[in-house]
Amino acid sequence: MAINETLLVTPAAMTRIDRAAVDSGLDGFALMQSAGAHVAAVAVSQFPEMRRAVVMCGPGNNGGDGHVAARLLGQSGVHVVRYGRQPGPGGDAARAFDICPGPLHPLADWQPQAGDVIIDALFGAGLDRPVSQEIAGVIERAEESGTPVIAVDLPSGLSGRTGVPTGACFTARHTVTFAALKPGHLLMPGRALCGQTHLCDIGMPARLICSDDPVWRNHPGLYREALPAASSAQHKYSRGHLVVFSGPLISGGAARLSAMAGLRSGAGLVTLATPPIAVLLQATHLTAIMQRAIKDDADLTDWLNDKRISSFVIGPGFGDLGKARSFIRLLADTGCPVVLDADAITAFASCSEKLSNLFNDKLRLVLTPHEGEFRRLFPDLADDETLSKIDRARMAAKQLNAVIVYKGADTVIAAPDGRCAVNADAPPWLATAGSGDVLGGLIGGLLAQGMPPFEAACAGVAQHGEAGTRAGANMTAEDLVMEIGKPA
Ligand SMILES: NC(=O)C1=CN([C@@H]2O[C@H](COP(=O)(O)OP(=O)(O)OC[C@H]3O[C@@H](n4cnc5c(N)ncnc54)[C@H](OP(=O)(O)O)[C@@H]3O)[C@@H](O)[C@H]2O)[C@@H](O)CC1
Ligand SMILES: Nc1ncnc2c1ncn2[C@@H]1O[C@H](COP(=O)(O)OP(=O)(O)O)[C@@H](O)[C@H]1O
Ligand SMILES: [K+]
Repeated sequence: MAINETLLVTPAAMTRIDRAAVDSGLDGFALMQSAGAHVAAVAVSQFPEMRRAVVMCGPGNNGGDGHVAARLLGQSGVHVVRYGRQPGPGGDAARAFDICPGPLHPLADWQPQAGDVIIDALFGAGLDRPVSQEIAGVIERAEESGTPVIAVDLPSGLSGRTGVPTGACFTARHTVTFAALKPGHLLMPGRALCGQTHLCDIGMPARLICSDDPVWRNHPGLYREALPAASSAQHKYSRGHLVVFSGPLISGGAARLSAMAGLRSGAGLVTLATPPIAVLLQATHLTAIMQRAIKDDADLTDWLNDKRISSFVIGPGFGDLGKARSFIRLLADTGCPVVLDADAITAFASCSEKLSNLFNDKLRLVLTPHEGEFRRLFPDLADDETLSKIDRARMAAKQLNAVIVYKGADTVIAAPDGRCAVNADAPPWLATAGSGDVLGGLIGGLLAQGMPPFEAACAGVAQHGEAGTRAGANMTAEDLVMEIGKPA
């Protein structure tokens, strides 16, 4: 009996798990009873002031969970009214319906009353199309009346695969789900529509909660063993040398943030590669960060003969897209890991194939696009509404032979071999100018210390979120940098 807190299971995979459980002799009805009991428990604990539990039941097993919850709530003295459609005969849902006393009213009859709490058991994993007009009307009435909603498994209307509603969708205060989260619980806007998600153990055996194409919630197990270890045998060069490219006078702050983040990540030294015109200005702001004046391809080619450079970050505040492209070509020849952010991503807008040709030797390229930058590089993937953010990141990673860090409140990290993690623990105040520059530098610093790209990206995204949490609301990107590397 277990829950899996880190594996994300698509609705289709959950259906297979469900079937495997029953095939292996487990009692499906017992699982449903347990699911319904968890829903009832969340209802009474979260809404002690509830006057009426309005249980809305659909035709499938999600509805079955609702009938179980309705029966248990009734037995515990809560006033229960049930709406919805009777399940077809023979299955577990029909059994749950049969033993739940009281009438089942047509859904459209529900009129909101003060003290109502809706238990939304209309559709869960089985949702495969937009909800009907009738249900859309009920959802609208719930929203207008401000009636709180507890969703069973998923808010009805939300795709558990993509995290995007198929049409009208409940906005839940709480969502009670079972055995493992689905991508839709973490991907936006799904995470917001779920409210607080409760992952409950309904007795599914741990050995069955698995996937042959796993997507993970970002967690230390994905990168812990690859984290750089401090050793007294080290000197600064053996801790890694990160190079960050600075833009011109007006936009040098972005690269400074990246450089500082790289240094705080533990890299032994960080050098800002600065256009000559900006060297003096940068020098007035830098202390531990070193500088090297780099004017053009010739300067850079000359410097790249220094084999004591471990990784590069280019893009934050860089400005000149043509120069970015030619510098990146030179960086590709070094064999070192490279992080492309901001302008370095935009530099390959609509010509991403040029990039894929540069880094096809081994996995050493990391891209950190936000939504807009992703769209610039992969307009076809961004416009394909059948794809989830996970699908998009994975396909982009494959196309470029790169780790893609597709940023946002639901940052997706994908590798070309299919490894994939969703980070959902970062605080919303990371949405501040310069915070992405910090992330790029942090990942670059971890790469400089020898972490492999996927692990560096997962660790960087996690540490970025943790630093943001420590920095607190209204932090600036400067505050964020100063929290990197501090104990949790
Ligand atoms: N996984 C587990 O371990 C456990 C899972 N459990 C529970 O089972 C749930 C999954 O059950 P499920 O497979 O029966 O699917 P469910 O969501 O009830 O919907 C299917 C029905 O809806 C219909 N339908 C679909 N979309 C529609 C629409 N837009 N508008 C109208 N109709 C629509 C579709 O009908 P059809 O396409 O045939 O017309 C079908 O009849 C899961 O979410 C969890 O709560 C627990 O009991 C404990 C163990
Ligand atoms: N609502 C949010 N919740 C959590 N993290 C967020 C949210 N919005 C943005 N972020 C994170 O903040 C960073 C912003 O990066 P980016 O958009 O590149 O900003 P900038 O270019 O100003 O540095 C990314 O790491 C992104 O994942
Ligand atoms: K539901």
